[in-house]
Amino acid sequence: MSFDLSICCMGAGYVGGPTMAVIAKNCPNIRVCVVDLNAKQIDAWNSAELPIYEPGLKEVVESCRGKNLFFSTSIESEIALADIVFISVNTPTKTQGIGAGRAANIKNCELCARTIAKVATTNKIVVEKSTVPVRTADAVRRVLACNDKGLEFQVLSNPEFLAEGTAIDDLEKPSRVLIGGEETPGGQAAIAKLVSVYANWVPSSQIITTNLWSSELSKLVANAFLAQRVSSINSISALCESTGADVSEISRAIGSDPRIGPRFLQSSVGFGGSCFQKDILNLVYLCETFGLDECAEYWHQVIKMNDYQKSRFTQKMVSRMFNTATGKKIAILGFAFKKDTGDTRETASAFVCRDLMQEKARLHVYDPQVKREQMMIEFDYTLNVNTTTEPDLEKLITTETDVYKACEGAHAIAVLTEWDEFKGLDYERIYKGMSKPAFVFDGRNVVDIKTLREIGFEVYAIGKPWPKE
Ligand SMILES: NC(=O)C1=CN([C@@H]2O[C@H](COP(=O)(O)OP(=O)(O)OC[C@H]3O[C@@H](n4cnc5c(N)ncnc54)[C@H](O)[C@@H]3O)[C@@H](O)[C@H]2O)C=CC1
Ligand SMILES: O=C(O)[C@H]1O[C@H](OP(=O)(O)OP(=O)(O)OC[C@H]2O[C@@H](n3ccc(=O)[nH]c3=O)[C@H](O)[C@@H]2O)[C@H](O)[C@@H](O)[C@@H]1O
Repeated sequence: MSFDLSICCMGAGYVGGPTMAVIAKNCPNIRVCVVDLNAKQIDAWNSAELPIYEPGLKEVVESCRGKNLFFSTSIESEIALADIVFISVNTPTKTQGIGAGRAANIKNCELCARTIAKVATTNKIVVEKSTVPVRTADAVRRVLACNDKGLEFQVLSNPEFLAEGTAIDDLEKPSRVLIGGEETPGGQAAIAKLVSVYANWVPSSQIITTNLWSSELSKLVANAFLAQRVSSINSISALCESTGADVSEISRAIGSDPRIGPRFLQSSVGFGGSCFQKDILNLVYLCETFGLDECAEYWHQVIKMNDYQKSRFTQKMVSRMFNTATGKKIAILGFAFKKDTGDTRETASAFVCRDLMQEKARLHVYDPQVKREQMMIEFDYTLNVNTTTEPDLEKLITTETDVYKACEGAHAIAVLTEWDEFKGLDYERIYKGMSKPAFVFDGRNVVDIKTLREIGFEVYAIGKPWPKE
């Protein structure tokens, strides 16, 4: 079959895979190929068990895979074939050198640009899908311009706003699609080309076009504003616990003001995910680079509040359990950074587990989507716990596939991810099997406090009045 256009996406991760699947589904005349250096990842995309869990994703992939959607490790030939190349690779926080701990590392983006320059034989539009520091397009453009074949490349910025767990809905019905390009005839033509792809299913009123730098920076700012709302309500949760106010009531009261709005006011044990912290640190670094120290400090506070929220939760747990968790069995309900995803990157649950392990508690972790192997990777990467040499780790962490088994004989339950199934558990049965007093620490405001207290549990929930010690 012949296609009108060919798209290649470099990076088959949480963004590249779902984004390209939805493009393929809505544009049967476009050939879409997602490529990655990681052969295991590509094999999984070509199998019945996709590498990521995302509601609705499997159906979309299966409806177009092998027709106009392909996953491949033939990076160079697929780039050569494409009219549009998306760069959707990871851009983690730098761990070494200048800007370590703050700046985003764009080495993967630069590498993609070098590969494109090397293998391209025709002019191409190169689209930054990854989240990048403002002015990265300049670096990409300069690398591409070094090709010695007289080819022309247009660089566009097209940041992604999907949230995990709702990725397919977010991609099918985006609040907006943002496309930034150069303010030159070539730049405008490239923008028009990409607009025509999205126009297959996104109303034109929702496709925003702008210049490159505004587009790149808007992505960082969007995540910073979202995370700021969570940190703001979390700061109030601490006040609620001490004063008798109820954070859910506050969210409802302030969220009814249309100027504030109801979303993203759910108090929690702390935000996680691969991007909020990384992108705010990136913004902080940019502010510092331009000598805007007050602005940097303002945004940095969002992260500090999140760190405080995570450690505050564990401290309160230990303090309520008579100041000791040593040897106690604690059921950890939820390890993913939010419900409906198996992603554990920067999950608050890992931080709470680490702090409880330091207290020598025995953790029995249940999460419907997270395997033990994934948990260990998280401890290794995020928390620098060496999972192969840490002697206590095997002893202190048990992973359970049955939530009731996780709770059997436990002194306490900590709800750390808001999976819907935690609302409907048979808490009478769980209570009977637990050590007494049976504690529930709800870091997500999932459980029905009144019912659980009637059963006999001692319940403490984030942002709810905590009885005096
Ligand atoms: N995860 C999310 O929900 C969102 C992420 N983003 C941004 O999108 C970008 C990608 O994020 P994720 O998909 O979560 O990352 P990911 O880590 O899941 O996937 C990135 C993939 O890129 C591949 N890769 C790295 N260098 C490559 C190269 N030179 N050639 C081919 N493949 C290469 C890696 O092997 C990996 O499979 C990041 O900049 C992130 O900030 C933006 C919106 C949402
Ligand atoms: O750039 C990204 O990676 C993405 O980051 C977030 O998406 P995501 O991290 O997948 O999930 P969110 O729903 O934003 O939740 C992030 C964290 O905040 C927490 N959260 C969220 C909302 C809330 O009210 N309270 C709260 O604690 C969640 O539990 C989770 O740990 C943004 O919502 C996306 O728009 C963005 O594209």
